[in-house]
Amino acid sequence: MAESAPRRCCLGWDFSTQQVKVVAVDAEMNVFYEESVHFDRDLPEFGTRGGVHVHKDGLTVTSPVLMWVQALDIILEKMKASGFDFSQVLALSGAGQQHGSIYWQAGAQQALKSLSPDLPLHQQLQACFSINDCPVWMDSSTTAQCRQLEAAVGGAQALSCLTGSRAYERFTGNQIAKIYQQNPKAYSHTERISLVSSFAASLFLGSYSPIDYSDGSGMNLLHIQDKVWSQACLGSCAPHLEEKLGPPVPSCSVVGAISSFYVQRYGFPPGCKVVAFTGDNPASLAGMRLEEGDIAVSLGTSDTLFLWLQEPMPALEGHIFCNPVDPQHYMALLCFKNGSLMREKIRDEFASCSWSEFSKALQSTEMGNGGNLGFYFDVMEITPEIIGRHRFNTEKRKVSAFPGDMEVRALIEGQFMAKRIHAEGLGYRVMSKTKILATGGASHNRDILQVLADVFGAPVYVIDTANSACLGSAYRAFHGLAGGTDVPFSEVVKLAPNPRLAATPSPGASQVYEALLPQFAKLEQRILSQTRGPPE
Ligand SMILES: O=C(CO)[C@@H](O)[C@H](O)CF
Repeated sequence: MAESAPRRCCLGWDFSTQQVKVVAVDAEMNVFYEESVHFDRDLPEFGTRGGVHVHKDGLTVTSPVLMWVQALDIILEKMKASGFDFSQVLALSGAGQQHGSIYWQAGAQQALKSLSPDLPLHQQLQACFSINDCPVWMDSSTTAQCRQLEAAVGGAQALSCLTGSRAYERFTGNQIAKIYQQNPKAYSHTERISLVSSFAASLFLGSYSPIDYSDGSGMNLLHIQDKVWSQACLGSCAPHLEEKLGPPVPSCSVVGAISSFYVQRYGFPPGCKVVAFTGDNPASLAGMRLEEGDIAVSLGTSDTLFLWLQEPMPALEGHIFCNPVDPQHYMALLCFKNGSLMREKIRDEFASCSWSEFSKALQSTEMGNGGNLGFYFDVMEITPEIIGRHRFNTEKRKVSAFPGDMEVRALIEGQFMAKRIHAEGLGYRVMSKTKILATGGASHNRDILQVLADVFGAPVYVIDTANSACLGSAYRAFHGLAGGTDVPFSEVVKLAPNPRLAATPSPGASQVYEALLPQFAKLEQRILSQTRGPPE
């Protein structure tokens, strides 16, 4: 890397499922450096696939914690070898895959506090973990623990009201409960439990970093209104859990200065601040610079909605987390499993396997599709739990097919009307200043985005989110540096590049969809009642 003028910056890290990634962002919010280490490719000795080990039971999924530690060693050495000027780093923050948990062995904090700059991290932390294969978000082996937790607090809806989600197998409290029940000796030898985010922050801090409110909301343990651990949830999962977790902190907190290990080994300035790390999805919300009233729609294999909520309405679907950039507000995630695979199927069946034919079909059919509504779920949908294709004509009678082009519009309108209805079910409201930020494969199709703008009655912008978690982490580092809660996040990142406007609502769109949305919601309930069978 050619010698260049000193460039004060912040670093944004992402300890994701498949890699560790870092970006450097300067004071003008420009990304001028990035590096990554891919677990499968660069650390083959750990034998992971997609960064994880799927166990023989097909339910248990773990990742080796020392692989994450060694990946940090490698990426820092790559940065050093490329001539990156660490002395210009004012602060750093980061993200981690949500829900994963790390179990620090008794005495590990002492090892963290006395790291020698002459040795790599992984050689010094070898004996610091009571569990070496850490459960990660793809694990689904804790159904029994989920039922125990819901029973302990009064049911699924009660748990959702308390923690923002009903019990999910991947959520950390249920994972900790399983470890306590199945490996009590390891649990008793554990002095600290971190999330992937707070584990990564601990490596930079040289001592245990606290869990932040936002990623802590993905544990089924944090009371999301009061921002404290729920004693009922802790008590149901494992004993002495509160002392092993430590107190949670606001996501914009400066948790300390960087460990001397990095000052002496890499040349970081001693005053480099560490801002609390958070989950990858909350970090992405920051990276997309979502603001009050905005909604981000990630149109991928599955479709994911990121919502900014002022008044959350916890439900049995979706996840509500404390907001990572505004401690008074919240965010929500809603996942729709039948995303691009469903769009590709309808393209192949009704648009001659061609996206341009697919677009022509949308252009040649009217908003509202003449009242013909469709639900397309070739795999069991998450939101809501329905499978199969269900079509209704203008009189709301079931039909087996629509004329070609109307199938295409019925799919896309149905996908977006479902998104709006379920987002509003969590408390989201379209506001006059609402921006829809679209990302993912389908966001390259302007005709699909036009339907999105029409259904929501709001403008659609497209953004590149390849680095959104890293970017959001660097932005959050600047925010922590600027004083955190005292300064609006949007003010700190106002120089960042703006998203591109891709579609605005067609004239008359609101009238069409304000009339259709309640009909669509009613039909969805009708399908649910038919497929769920009579209430028990
Ligand atoms: O489980 C998830 C969110 O609830 C995933 O998006 C993980 O955060 C991916 F790392």
